[in-house]
Amino acid sequence: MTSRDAVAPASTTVALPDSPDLLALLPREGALSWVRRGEGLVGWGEADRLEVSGPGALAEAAAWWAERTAGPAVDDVGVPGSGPVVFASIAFDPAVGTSVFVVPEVVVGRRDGVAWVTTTGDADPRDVLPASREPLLPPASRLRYADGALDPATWCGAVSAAVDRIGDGDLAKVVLARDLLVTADVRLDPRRLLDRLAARFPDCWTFAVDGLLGATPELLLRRTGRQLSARVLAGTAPRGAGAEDERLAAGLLTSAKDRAEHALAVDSLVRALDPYCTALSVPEGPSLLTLANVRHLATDVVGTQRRSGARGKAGLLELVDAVHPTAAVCGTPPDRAAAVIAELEGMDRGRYAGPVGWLDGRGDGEFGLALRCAQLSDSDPCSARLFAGCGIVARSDPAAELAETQSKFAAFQAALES
Ligand SMILES: C=C(O[C@@H]1C=C(C(=O)O)C=C[C@H]1O)C(=O)O
Repeated sequence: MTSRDAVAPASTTVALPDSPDLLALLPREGALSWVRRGEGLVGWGEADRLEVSGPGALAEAAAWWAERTAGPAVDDVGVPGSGPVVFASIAFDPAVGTSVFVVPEVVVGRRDGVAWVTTTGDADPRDVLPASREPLLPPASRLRYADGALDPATWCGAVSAAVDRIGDGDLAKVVLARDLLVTADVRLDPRRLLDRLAARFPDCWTFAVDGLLGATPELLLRRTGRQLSARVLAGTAPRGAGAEDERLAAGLLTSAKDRAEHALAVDSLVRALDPYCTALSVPEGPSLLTLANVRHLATDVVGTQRRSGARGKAGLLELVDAVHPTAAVCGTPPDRAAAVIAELEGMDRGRYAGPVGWLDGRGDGEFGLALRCAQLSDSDPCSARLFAGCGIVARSDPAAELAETQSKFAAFQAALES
């Protein structure tokens, strides 16, 4: 569905005197979010929407957004994320799956303590903040889980098959994911889930776009002017209690298997981003990112986009198209890994493991990877589909990978189990 023939509604941005709690502003229906440590953007209402798929999906979306933002906008704030904004959730494979772009009627943003409201359409930004929060729906008291596409034993068989392919020299790494279906005894309230995710995962970006909700630790690409940055993750260990936790952390940092798996993910990003950059800085080795449920090897990459040539003109969606999918969510080499995923995973990833985030009218924006997330069901308000995956390399053990998916599912499960 597109609305490309409609006239682009103008947007108006005004500063807010106080910094609101962004997530507390969200209505129950149509919540849009990209929030970390209380800062970021939330939105609601739909002033415009684009759904695209096909080989040129992201180019089409970029052209649509350029057209939508070509007119004048009133923006008293002038920082990344003020002015017109589109929230986006891009399919894992944008050529096949549907990517969703939503321009909210209302966006509330907060950055470095400065807060603002943007409206697109007729509403006055001074009148749109709710006076109080509509009460949250009650939490679930019962949750029923069911296997998704593959039961655990069959999924372990798929991991073994992938390890065999890697042993045969077909590929070096492939990320295999699984899904888990959950049904609660009550309607799921996205606001309750987002509150819980944000509270438990302060280092992650708590996102919601078109019913895909999660808290991702992985930043695919941020663009602020010509500055580009990314946080690449690959290599995961469980958390433990006391001294065991320290031991697991040290084990992850020194694990040859995890470091090799991590290096493939960093290489894939750097290789794709380098042609667009005059400078690209990659730390010597990974550091540890510690979350409530797991620990990851992490590398923060920063670059400066070229000023000239076709690549200097590339906007954030073109850059996202160039870098996605990295080996953090697909594998090495990417085409062979994608074929193995299609053959062995047995499910449609939809927008899981795809880029999710926002883009403004200047071309600034942030895209994470939609991980540690669930797709709320369109047909049953009590149900959702959770996703988790892991990088498989030559020395991967199926049982350990299954346990890793369980640790990753636990992020969303804890939010459901409030
Ligand atoms: C695929 C996922 O996570 C990715 C895979 C990781 C790994 O295999 O170690 C770590 C972080 C992510 O890049 C997921 O959470 O679903």
